[in-house]
Amino acid sequence: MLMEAQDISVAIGGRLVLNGESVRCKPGTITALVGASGSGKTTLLHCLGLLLPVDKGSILIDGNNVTKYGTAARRQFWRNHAAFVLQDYGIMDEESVAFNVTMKTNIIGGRVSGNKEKLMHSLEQTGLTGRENELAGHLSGGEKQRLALSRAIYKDADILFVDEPTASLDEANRRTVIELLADFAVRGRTVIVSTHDSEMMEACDALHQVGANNSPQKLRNI
Ligand SMILES: Nc1ncnc2c1ncn2[C@@H]1O[C@H](COP(=O)(O)OP(=O)(O)OP(=O)(O)O)[C@@H](O)[C@H]1O
Repeated sequence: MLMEAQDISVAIGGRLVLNGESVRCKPGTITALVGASGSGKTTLLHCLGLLLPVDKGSILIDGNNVTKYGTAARRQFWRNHAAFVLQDYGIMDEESVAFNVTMKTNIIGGRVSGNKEKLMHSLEQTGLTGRENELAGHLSGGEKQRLALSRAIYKDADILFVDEPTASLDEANRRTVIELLADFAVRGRTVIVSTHDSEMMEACDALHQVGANNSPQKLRNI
């Protein structure tokens, strides 16, 4: 899926956070959203993922303008096409690791309604083998991030939105995560990451500098 932002602006709490950002994220590539802390990387990622509305400009999917999508259409996009690995994880702490990956399986109760083989594969890929019956709330921050990635692998989503994928990981896990994201891209998926990590940036096909229009002078002229 080709995901595009065209000249989008977003104000939060009366303050302009994104000012005329345009970016094209192509299938089969990893696009990095880069920039200083507070430049708006996460905000842009959320706009591209249809999690946050834009005040100006357009969001396009495969050339179709989806800026005005209502709740039902956005839900359909999230359910059928997207996976999110975000800083607040979207992890259900009171549920098992397995449930969080499959959104179906309840291995703790002995019932398996998801695809167990796929579940085990997705956990193995992120180094969480053997953790399927644990409560997600007992995982560390970095482990929860890898859990969200397992969910994306299980779902084999068309498009991945990933916020700071390597921020809270040690060197070995960081390499694993970068390789997994590269693998998604190789398989034709669209991967969009916000990152400060130069090693992550090296693995990306395109870098988009967020906040390039955010000089105080330009903000005053809006
Ligand atoms: N819900 C919100 N309420 C108020 N301000 C917000 C909100 N979300 C974002 N902002 C502001 O928008 C600006 C951009 O935030 P954002 O998180 O997108 O930046 P970032 O580039 O991802 O930063 P970092 O690299 O530090 O994670 C910041 O100044 C932030 O305070």
